Amino acid sequence: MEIEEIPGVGAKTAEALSALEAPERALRSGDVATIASAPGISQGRAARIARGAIRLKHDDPGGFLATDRAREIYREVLALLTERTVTDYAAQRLETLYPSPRRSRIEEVRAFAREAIERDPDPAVLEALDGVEPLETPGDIRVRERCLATTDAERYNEAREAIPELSVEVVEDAKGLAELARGYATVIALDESFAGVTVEGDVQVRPDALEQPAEIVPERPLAFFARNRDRIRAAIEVHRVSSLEPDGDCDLAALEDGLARLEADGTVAGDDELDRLTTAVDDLDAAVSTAESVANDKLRAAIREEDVTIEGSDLLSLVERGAGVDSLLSRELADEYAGAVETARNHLIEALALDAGEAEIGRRIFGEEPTFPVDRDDDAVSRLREELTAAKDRRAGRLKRELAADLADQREAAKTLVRDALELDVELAIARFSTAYACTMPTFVWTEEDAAPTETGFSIEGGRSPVLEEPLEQIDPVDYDVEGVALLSGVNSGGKTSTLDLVASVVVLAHMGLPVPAEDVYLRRFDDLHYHAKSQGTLDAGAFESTVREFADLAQGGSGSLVLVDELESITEPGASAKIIAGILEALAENGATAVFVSHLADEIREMADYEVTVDGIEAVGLIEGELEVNRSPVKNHLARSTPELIVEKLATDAGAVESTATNGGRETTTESPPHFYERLLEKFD
Ligand SMILES: Nc1ncnc2c1ncn2[C@@H]1O[C@H](COP(=O)(O)OP(=O)(O)OP(=O)(O)O)[C@@H](O)[C@H]1O
Repeated sequence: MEIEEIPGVGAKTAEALSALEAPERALRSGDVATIASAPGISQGRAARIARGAIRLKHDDPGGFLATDRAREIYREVLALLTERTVTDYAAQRLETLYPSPRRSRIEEVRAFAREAIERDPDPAVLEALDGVEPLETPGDIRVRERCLATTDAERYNEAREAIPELSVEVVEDAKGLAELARGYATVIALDESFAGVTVEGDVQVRPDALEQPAEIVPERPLAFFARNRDRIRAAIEVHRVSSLEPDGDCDLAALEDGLARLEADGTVAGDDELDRLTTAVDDLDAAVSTAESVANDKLRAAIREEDVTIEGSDLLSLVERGAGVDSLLSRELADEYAGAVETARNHLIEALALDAGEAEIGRRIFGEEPTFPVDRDDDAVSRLREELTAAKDRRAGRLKRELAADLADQREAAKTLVRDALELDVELAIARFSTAYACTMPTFVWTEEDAAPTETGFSIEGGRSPVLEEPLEQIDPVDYDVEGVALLSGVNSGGKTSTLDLVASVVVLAHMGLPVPAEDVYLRRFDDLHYHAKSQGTLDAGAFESTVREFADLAQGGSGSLVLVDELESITEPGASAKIIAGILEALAENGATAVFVSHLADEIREMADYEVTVDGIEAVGLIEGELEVNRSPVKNHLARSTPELIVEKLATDAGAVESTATNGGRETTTESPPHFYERLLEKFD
């Protein structure tokens, strides 16, 4: 697929899309989240691009939703699906489902939807899905304590490209390498020629380094897992609590274990030795100061307790030599000093939990030479710090390499795991919609795309309009089928508009490849849906002209159109309306389109039309306490009585009952009695 061939994608967007890791895959699978991660592409635009890619794949001319009301119905049913998703990803992915006139596209989604409606939306799965999000690529990482070194300019460029996380240095010789080793904890020499060279510091000769980036920069795979740790964990949980099977080579337990060893910042967690070394480095200064004061307190206390006796000649000689109190300490209080120093050393070793080798260096911080107060040796502190830091870096490096090796192989598996979990959310939304509206998969009566029009329009049994506000159990199921062109008559508020909405929703969902809110549905494949909502009031001359023009185009249109029109008569005076509607119906019938026109002028239109127009009717079966009781399913070939007619009929019946009582009472009337008046009105309806 050439990206630029996608409808609506220009050179600039194509360039943005090619920055993605796998643009073709994302476009083919309608992965809106990935498409939206391309620079400068919003989510809404990403959904449009994905739909464009699908259209290209199926050679779909687009434009199925030919009118505003048709588009509104699509948005409404789509919202019923998207509101049942847990993740944003699934909501965006559902946006790529649109009604298509192409059989291949409809069947592609139908295959997916058939499996989707079998899914069980267990609350535990929905809860686990809450934490799943598309994986992210971590931002640029820089590792500062390690560098690559080479003598070769070409390798230098290769290295910069292959391992951008490390700085790459050009060196002349082993001396240059040694210099680098002083500035970096680890130097990785890329040239074979350095093999066998002995340089002080951590210098590794790795001519294969560029092929093994995960070993050289374990931070790279670790950053990916650290960034996505919680999402992957949530996806693992989704697999655990749902019927989703992880990919064959994905070891959930190993992946989970690896993630448990990883901190959110990409460092390794749960290693006591690393923790010890990290704490020791961090606490070194504080521990030395405490040890120092512990020793001084002890020494001070010891001195205070002591009676120092010194012979006069000794004192004289000390004073003459200019010796200070330190000499006195070493002479007279050697044991106390040694005790204090020992306390300081032990405190330090214990506080920092130093091992034997480190303790050896640690002891030198407090020397044998008596001083008061006891003083640290700063050089020894630095040496201990270097030792601890080097040990910490070595350990962290090793652990990172080990963990990276464990996790690096699971990267693809983790991606699949997350993708499958997100797709499950899409499927569950469809399953939940299907259950909420008691849906069924519709049956398409396919014809070859260019073959003669089929007789079948649509046939709905037990349909419940999903765009009605009422809760499902309060909606009366509607049966309705139409072949060719029909007029739909009926009482006020009988449900004519709702029937058109039902037909439109069913047809839109069916052409999206999705289940429909009915017990059983047969339909042909339509090329487009023209749904015209009732216009508000009479149109002025200009608006009337443009509406008639719109219908002129439609009347010339193909046999594949489904035309739904609600009370077109309100656009102008009743007499003129009937004539215009009759003309439109004739043209549509000739073209073989499928159409339903809701009208209160069915009788008049029928009279005007040159052919036998089918008139279906939504009937009131009676008036109960002033309320119409309606049979919501249109009766085929039956002009429904209007509401005024029903009311007059009721008045006539009621009055008839009153009159007979009155006559029995023996009273005489001179004026025309109500029953006669109502009957007179009633006769006008015949
Ligand atoms: N199948 C149904 N089940 C239950 N209630 C329904 C059904 N269809 C319609 N209704 C109710 O009847 C009301 C009127 O429906 P609708 O607007 O479709 O009637 P209408 O025949 O188009 O009316 P009008 O003649 O005024 O244009 C709806 O708002 C809804 O409350």
